[in-house]
Amino acid sequence: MRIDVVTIFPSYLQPLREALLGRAIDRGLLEVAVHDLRDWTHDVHQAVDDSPYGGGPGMVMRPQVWGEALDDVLATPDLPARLVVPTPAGRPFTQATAHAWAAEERLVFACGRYEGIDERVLLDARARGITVDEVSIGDYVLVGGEVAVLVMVEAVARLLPGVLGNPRSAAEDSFSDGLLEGPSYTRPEVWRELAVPDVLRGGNHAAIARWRRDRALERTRDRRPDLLDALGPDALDAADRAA
Ligand SMILES: Nc1cc(-c2ccc3ccn(Cc4ccccc4)c3c2)n[nH]1
Repeated sequence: MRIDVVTIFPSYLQPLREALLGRAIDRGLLEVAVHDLRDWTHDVHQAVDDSPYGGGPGMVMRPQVWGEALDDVLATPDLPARLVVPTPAGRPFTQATAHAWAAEERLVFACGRYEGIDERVLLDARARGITVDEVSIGDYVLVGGEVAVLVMVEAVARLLPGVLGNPRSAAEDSFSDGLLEGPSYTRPEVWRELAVPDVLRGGNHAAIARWRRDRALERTRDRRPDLLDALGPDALDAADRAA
């Protein structure tokens, strides 16, 4: 997968080159190119923003600069790209989104700042046949799109073959069965007088699976009842309902 990121703060994306994702890049499982939006300005001040029509607080990012940048970055007809624009006003980015995007050959992320990007940039891209996804990573307000891109790239990249050491992790992680993950434990058996649940130390794999499912259901009911409502009627069996 090829990922391009356009931003006025390229160094914000440096964490993508660390640790697991950095190793995936070194191994060629992922290609990440970060572009400085100011490279497409032509004035001495390298202006990327201007006052909003209609008044109001803050500034809006200028369409000319973004238009030229995306013309260049998206100019790969042989590699169809999806343009992703983080915004508080976007559709929710979910694990399902991450799975869908993991199948893409190329993702281009446009990181806005200030109050966002002039709407005509997105209209123009769509008019030219580019798929444009405006996405939110949660109901809270950030200062720019870069942190959202870090979140989304990590969520997508970990699903790519070979990136995670243990592929079962991605297959079995939270949300893969629609439930939250239950509690995890490791050595020592007792820590500060707190013991690991007996069932996990026995060898009964059926009992362990049941216990883990029960804890996941319990946690989901307590913290995210909306996820339970979203599960289909057949998602929970009798044992689940008894849990
Ligand atoms: N889930 C999520 C995404 C964002 C986000 C993404 C990109 C940008 C670009 C500028 N801002 C600041 C902004 C504040 C308020 C209204 C509009 C824009 C951004 C915020 N916040 N929260």
